[in-house]
Amino acid sequence: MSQKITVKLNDQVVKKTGRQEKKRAVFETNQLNLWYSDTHALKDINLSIKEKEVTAVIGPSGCGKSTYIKTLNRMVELVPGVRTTGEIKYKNRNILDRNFRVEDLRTQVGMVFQKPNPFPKSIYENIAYGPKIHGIKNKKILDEIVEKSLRGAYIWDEVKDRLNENAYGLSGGQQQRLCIARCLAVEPDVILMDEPTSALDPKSTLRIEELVQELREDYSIVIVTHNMQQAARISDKTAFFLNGEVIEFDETDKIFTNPKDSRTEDYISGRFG
Ligand SMILES: Nc1ncnc2c1ncn2[C@@H]1O[C@H](COP(=O)(O)OP(=O)(O)OP(=O)(O)O)[C@@H](O)[C@H]1O
Repeated sequence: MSQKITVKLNDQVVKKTGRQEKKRAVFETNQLNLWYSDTHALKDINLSIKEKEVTAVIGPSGCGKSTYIKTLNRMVELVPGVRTTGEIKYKNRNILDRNFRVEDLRTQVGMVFQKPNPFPKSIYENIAYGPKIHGIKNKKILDEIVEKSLRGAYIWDEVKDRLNENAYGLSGGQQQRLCIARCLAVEPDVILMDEPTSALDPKSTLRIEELVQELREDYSIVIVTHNMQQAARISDKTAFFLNGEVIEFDETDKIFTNPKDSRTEDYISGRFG
């Protein structure tokens, strides 16, 4: 059955190392359920997100992908009427516990959105903003953070001579890498990406995919994507969601070459979704 499924991998961006060492979980999701008022959007989710891996979340529209990653930094709480049961352990503490300070969580867990959303400020200020909020005032230290973060997001060479220009003057792909740099500036542990390339052209998409490959050396990344080839190219693990449930979660290679569930096979081979 699985021989029919061929997802072409792009050798240029695949840097999967096949490392087999045992990794710790950054997030352990246990029996998570979530309701938006009467809509049961997440059903008995159990997922273990490992450190320094890229975990892709795939599935058809409305299956709960965004909702799931927005629970990982508790952004979903901003929606009135949201209710959850179960737990999400981040480093052995349940982040859904009211005593868990959401500010601490969001320092550790950064997020990049579908549409690049730089602040209407200079390129420099976009990056320095977070560290300043965290109390760093020394100009030399801020300069160093700005350079390191922009280098980390592979945009330094393109912007180093225009740091004081407004970030809105950058292209969409550059803005998205700037937003990733802004995330790196506060030294997170995990980066959540909600369809980060869906608003970008193919060249900018490739740059972001290459960047994700580099970032996985130092960060744990969870990425929602509608792009099956992207999930196959850049992720170590893939979770397939359907109607609020995780149907299958496994090594990406297994999901795309030998899925266990026929619904996964139907989805990745384009029969629905
Ligand atoms: N703010 C909200 N209020 C009420 N219901 C919501 C809200 N956001 C999402 N939902 C519902 O929760 C379910 C899951 O939505 P979610 O946005 O997580 O899906 P998704 O898989 O990310 O979809 P897409 O691929 O279209 O972005 C859907 O039924 C959706 O209508």
